[in-house]
Amino acid sequence: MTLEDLGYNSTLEDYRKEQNLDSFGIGRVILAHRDRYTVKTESNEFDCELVGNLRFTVTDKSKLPSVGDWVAISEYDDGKALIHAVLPRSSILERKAVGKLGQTQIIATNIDFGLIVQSVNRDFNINRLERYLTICNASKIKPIIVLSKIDLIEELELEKLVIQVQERIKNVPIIAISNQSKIGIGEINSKLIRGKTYCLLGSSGVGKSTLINTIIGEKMMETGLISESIDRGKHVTTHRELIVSENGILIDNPGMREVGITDASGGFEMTFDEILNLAQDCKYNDCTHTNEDACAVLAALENNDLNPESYENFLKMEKERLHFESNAQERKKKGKDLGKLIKNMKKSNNKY
Ligand SMILES: Nc1nc2c(ncn2[C@@H]2O[C@H](COP(=O)(O)OP(=O)(O)OP(=O)(O)O)[C@@H](O)[C@H]2O)c(=O)[nH]1
Ligand SMILES: [Zn+2]
Repeated sequence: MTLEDLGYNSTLEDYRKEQNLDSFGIGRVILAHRDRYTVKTESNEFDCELVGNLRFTVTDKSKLPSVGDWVAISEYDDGKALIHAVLPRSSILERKAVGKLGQTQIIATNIDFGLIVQSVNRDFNINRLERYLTICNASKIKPIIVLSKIDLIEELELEKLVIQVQERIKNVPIIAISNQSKIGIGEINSKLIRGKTYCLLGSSGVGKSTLINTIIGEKMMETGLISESIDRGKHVTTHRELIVSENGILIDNPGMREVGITDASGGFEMTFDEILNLAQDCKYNDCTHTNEDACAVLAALENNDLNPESYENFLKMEKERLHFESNAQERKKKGKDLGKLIKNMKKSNNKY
């Protein structure tokens, strides 16, 4: 295996030379668990920790290694190494941190494509597809929609679902698959490119791990066995892994119960481009498209030129986004206020 099979490219190599990191080994984080990391190199897998100076100087958690990151390492023992630096990321997939207002959490980095998996039975929900789509678009990750478990429904029913999705979501490839009958697996395989990184996104139980197994044709990941523990009533999946295959790099992701919208303004525009195009013709610049007169969005809705469900989902996600933004601003302000307080305390202490 070469570093290129792992996703390495000339941009990373240029950076490595620029930063004089030649004396270090280069590898990719395939597993991150608290402060322990598994890093894969051309020829080996290392159990890694952060070098002290990195561990103690990082103030921003998002600067710490995540699954998908490229890192500079030094081996100090058999199979053990220290991480000295994280190389710049080409993309960051993140979500709103569960239970923490205004904070984000990195899911994975350096991803080229997002495979948004949704099963056609219970899980099927176009609003949720739009949500994942927005996250991909915001992170500059190319989305591919995978409808899974199609063995569970009739062909006609599937056709209807696909048309429903296409009506709402334009210009995103849709692949229908079954891990059981293996329909559609060939199509997925033909889309996967060696050296590109694919992150599987979707709710718990839609068949993500099974799909990875089907693609790589080996039983490498535990499936069915949902690796979760209950932490104060919250669902936490510890399982998170990056798998390198001839057909690209696959990142499995814990089922996301809550896919919160963060600062996804760019992604928002791409997902709801139809609505935002309409909005350019609204009379008021700050039109909320809910009750204003001369609102082009409401007009389109009235004329049946706009899908009402798409509109509802837009309003809901916009509200969530604004909510996240105000929480993030609040957090920033609190941080500043605390900084001021400490400064003032130090000042007054110095007087004595
Ligand atoms: N009928 C049917 N069942 C499937 C298919 N793919 C997966 N399953 C079953 O669905 C269940 C969940 O599959 P997983 O692959 O573990 O789902 P996951 O998305 O990885 O779930 P998390 O790891 O919790 O995020 C398992 O019991 C699988 O056997 C399929 O194509 N058809
Ligand atoms: Zn409007």
